[in-house]
Amino acid sequence: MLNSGLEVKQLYTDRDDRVLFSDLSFQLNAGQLLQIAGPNGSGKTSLLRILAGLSSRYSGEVLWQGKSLQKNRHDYLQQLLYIGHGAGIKAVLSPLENLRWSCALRGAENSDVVLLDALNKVGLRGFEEQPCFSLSAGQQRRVNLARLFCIPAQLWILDEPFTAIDQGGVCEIEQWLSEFVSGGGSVLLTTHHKLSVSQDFSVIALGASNV
Ligand SMILES: Nc1ncnc2c1ncn2[C@@H]1O[C@H](COP(=O)(O)OP(=O)(O)OP(=O)(O)O)[C@@H](O)[C@H]1O
Repeated sequence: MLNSGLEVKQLYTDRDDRVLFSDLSFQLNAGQLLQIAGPNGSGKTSLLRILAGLSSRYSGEVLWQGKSLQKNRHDYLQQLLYIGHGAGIKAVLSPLENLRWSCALRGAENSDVVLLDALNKVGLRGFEEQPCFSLSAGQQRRVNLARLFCIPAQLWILDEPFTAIDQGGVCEIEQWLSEFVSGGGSVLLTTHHKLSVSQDFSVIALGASNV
């Protein structure tokens, strides 16, 4: 029997006595893209952090290829690439150093040629050796996104990947998502942007904001 990709069953979490979501169930298989939508404060980041193994504030089940995330954490994290909504980089390091560091953390062996190619793809040619604190917000975000091209994964979990990215860059990222999904990858992302990718995709809307 083919194991499913990511499976979420009856997930519940709250914050300060406010239920963010309950009885949330869905499945995301290879070659599928799922957008988590909802207003500010509705719990999108909270959900993504749970699914990225960064928060255990929940009840319910998260399964990867049929096995519980809690019992199969190492294997799951080896197949996951999570990019949170922050810059996600060390400001004192250069883009190249950041990628070396990210790859080392993940145990992904990449030559500088591969890393420079990744930085080239995200439009950072010429900025490879500059400290990240001297880059713009969008350029810093691009350093983080360059990890898409040098860390092997079957599942991308991306929190607001388009933040601070210019219009041309947004189209490029949408293209990367499409290519990854076409190649059998799975993508779960949040965005307030109207997503335009070449595949059909699903949307789950979390509840109304209390802000
Ligand atoms: N570290 C925290 N401590 C206390 N409450 C928190 C924390 N993080 C989130 N929350 C609460 O959880 C709610 C959901 O936050 P979350 O970041 O998941 O929302 P979101 O849907 O991602 O919002 P946005 O669209 O603004 O990014 C927030 O309204 C906040 O009240």
